[in-house]
Amino acid sequence: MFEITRKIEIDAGHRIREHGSKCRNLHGHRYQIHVSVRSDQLVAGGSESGMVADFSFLKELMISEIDGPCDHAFILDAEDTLYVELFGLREVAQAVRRDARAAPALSAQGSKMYVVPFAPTAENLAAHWHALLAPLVSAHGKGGIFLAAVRAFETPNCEATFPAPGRFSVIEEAPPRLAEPLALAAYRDHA
Ligand SMILES: Nc1nc2c(c(=O)[nH]1)N=C([C@H](O)[C@H](O)COP(=O)(O)OP(=O)(O)OP(=O)(O)O)CN2
Repeated sequence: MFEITRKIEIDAGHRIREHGSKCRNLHGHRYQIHVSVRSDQLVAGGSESGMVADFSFLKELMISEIDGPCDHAFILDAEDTLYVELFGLREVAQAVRRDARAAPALSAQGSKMYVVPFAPTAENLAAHWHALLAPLVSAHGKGGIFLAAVRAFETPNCEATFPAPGRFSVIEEAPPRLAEPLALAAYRDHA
């Protein structure tokens, strides 16, 4: 089994509305996001020969799905009614809650926002980015590669990983060349 990892960094604001302490305040982080992709064999022939996948493919994916919508944005919990109202995003937040789907938006003040249907903790963001990227990684590798993990560092000291390493072993036990939806089902079934 091979694994490759690409890292990007973004700056974003958030708050954890129900946090018992300082994270209730509006604040920002320079997030580091590490995306790891695995395959049991390397590409033979073509521009990705000898690779799990081209690092530049991972970079483009992370730029389009993570950096584009989230860099220099405020990541807003759609349930955070105080700030949903302040930013003039009631309708966007309603749609995000209804569809359980994150949405980029502009606040009434003209600021870049990313409205999410969850508390924007490192754990939830890692799982969210995993869900966005997993099918795109699989499609690129035609089922021969899969997204092993997303690690989200909020600070140099604070990191969340999804799925946690214990779940990797479940995926590793799956038959080789498993298509992503089945790989995802494999660790869901072992939850
Ligand atoms: N399990 C989680 N705990 C916390 C989260 C989280 O996403 N998941 N988030 C926060 C805060 O938003 C923040 O990221 C952590 O701040 P802090 O603990 O202050 O981290 P620092 O590295 O800045 O620590 P210092 O000791 O201040 O250097 C809180 N908890």
